[in-house]
Amino acid sequence: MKLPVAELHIHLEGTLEPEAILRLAKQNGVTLPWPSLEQLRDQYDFSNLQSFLDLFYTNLAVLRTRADFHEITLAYLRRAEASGVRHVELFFDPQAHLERGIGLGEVIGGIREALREGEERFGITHKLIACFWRHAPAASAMEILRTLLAEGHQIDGIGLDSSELGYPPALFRAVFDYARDHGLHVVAHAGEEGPPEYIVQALDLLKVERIDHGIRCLEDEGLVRRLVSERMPLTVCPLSNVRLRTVDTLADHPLKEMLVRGLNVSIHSDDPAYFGGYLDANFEAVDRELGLTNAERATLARNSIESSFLEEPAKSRLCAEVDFWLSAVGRDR
Ligand code: HPA
Ligand SMILES: [Zn+2]
Repeated sequence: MKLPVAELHIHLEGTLEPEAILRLAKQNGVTLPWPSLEQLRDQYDFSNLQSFLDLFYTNLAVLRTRADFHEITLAYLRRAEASGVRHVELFFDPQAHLERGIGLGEVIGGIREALREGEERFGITHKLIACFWRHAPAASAMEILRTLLAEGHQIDGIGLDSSELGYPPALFRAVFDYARDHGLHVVAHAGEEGPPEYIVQALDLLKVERIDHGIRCLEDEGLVRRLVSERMPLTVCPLSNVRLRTVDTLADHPLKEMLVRGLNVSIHSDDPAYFGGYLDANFEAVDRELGLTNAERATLARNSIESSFLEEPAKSRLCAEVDFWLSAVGRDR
């Protein structure tokens, strides 16, 4: 029996594997600066978030049609099933596709169709979250959000991603007000590269339900106490943090410290095709470098499910499966 988990921090465009990038480039007549697999793979050495984003935004140009979005979503779900994912809240970047002339209908239509198919084939339930670019003007996010709602595109929530430093959450207050007023869930990346103050802004001004990353909260004692007392979910992505050099090595990763402090942390994969693995690889890497007891694994899994937007009774049922898993494997190893 696999430990059931909810994947809450995964960018669809970050599941594009190098082989798929080159195949889609050929299929769609898109010319990339790196024509061979070897040259492409040479690009995967990142010095910070921006150096990754530059590659990520270049590569996603190979996605052109509804069928492409369908194909990569289904490929992700197939891979996710193998790592024990039972519920996914999938991020996508509408601006990355709109600016290349790909319509919201193509993007969301292809993704949604695959999510429905994935639920039938793999039993993975889902939510879909449109993430807005913080490096783009808030007016762009607002215009797209209005269009998404006016045209009835099916999204369950909004998020905030891309370059963090210099783009505080406060810039997006009106966008998040609008989203909440229209019944959407709200999450935001904060405290990945940005200071604890950005986490505070995401909480106070954007009124988010989860913080994506959030690891820099540890620099502010008062903030840690607040996050603990509010049981605010932090979706932590260990392999991503190492590859983007927000932590030096996995052995230095604060995940265990965060657990011990009582923070509501869970493990996620962010951009698995870029950072060295999916959810199972993140769990394995953390276990190898930091050591995880089965009880800690179960806590991380339970946190992911409780922090999800899954409705009852599905949520409680999945949590009960975690308890069952723990009773089957024993608490220690
Ligand atoms: O890790 C990330 N951080 C910020 N923006 C992103 N967009 C895709 N992945 C990321
Ligand atoms: Zn992310």
